[in-house]
Amino acid sequence: MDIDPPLQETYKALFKDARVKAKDDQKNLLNMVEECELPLIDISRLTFGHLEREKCIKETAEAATQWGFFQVLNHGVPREVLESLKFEQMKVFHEPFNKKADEKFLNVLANSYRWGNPEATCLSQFCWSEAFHISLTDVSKMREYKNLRSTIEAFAKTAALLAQNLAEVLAQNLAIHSSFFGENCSPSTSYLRMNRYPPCPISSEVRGMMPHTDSGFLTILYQDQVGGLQFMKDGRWVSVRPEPEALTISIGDLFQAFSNDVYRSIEHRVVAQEVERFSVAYFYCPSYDAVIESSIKPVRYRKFSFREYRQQIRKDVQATGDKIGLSRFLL
Ligand SMILES: O=C(O)CCC(=O)C(=O)O
Ligand SMILES: [Fe+2]
Repeated sequence: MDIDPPLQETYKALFKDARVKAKDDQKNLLNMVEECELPLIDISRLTFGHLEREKCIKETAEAATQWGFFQVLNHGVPREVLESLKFEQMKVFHEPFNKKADEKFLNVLANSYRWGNPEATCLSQFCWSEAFHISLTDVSKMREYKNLRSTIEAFAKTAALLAQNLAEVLAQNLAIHSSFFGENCSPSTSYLRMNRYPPCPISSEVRGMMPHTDSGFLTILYQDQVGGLQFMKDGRWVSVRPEPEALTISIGDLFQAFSNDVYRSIEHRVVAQEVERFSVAYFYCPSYDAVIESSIKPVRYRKFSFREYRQQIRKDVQATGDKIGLSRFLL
């Protein structure tokens, strides 16, 4: 039985238009972008003496300001946990499509399994990928896939520590209240997305994931060595070269608002590949009631709760196929 979702069959109409367009427009070659070396930061230096810690904080803050994306080494998430996450993730994604699409699969929320993009009105909104979106409050409900469950729990525990550590360091650097994170983000308020990008026969024409920004405070991404992640730097798409021992960190929308635009939530996308690719994204988020408000004046965004932010995104996506995001809250 086939493991891949029926992407090409279901979205036939979108592909037909795109074929014609792609032939005319060589710029459509999504893979032809520069590769760049992201800042690579050894964060074990945060535990060293004062001077080394200060240097490390400065590098992290500079990366968050100038790039919005960076990679960290010695991040505290054990290598065995990451290897086991990849293994268990592969096992569930390699189940037959019909099984994955069953509402009761994994016993988490009904719309946890997603593939393609039901809201896509054109090919640029299409995603050649499948994903499980899991709220970390739900993980304890997983009954059947016990190894996946315990691996996600182990990963989430260390990822939460890493995220809080980075968030506090970034806040301290701006002299803003870093106790916010401990008070508003608990291990169960964050989310996990396991992504699989099936091998794509028309990879130069299709995206694995459409351009977007992440909504939380920050994202910790564990990706395999295939590559395909790209982000915007100075108005151009650049590719991230995966580093075997590193985790990729990106600033999310909430941190951009919280830092009053000092740290940037950068648009990124994934280019489909001829070979299968896997990634896991951990979205560090507060509770729905948490209010996001910057203490840096003059504030650029009106204050809003995380619930309000999520609801606005859902409304915009349903209406237009796209997330509008932070600009909705500009003053
Ligand atoms: O797969 C990747 O490299 C990126 C995934 C991503 O951007 C996301 O899940 O939000
Ligand atoms: Fe993302």
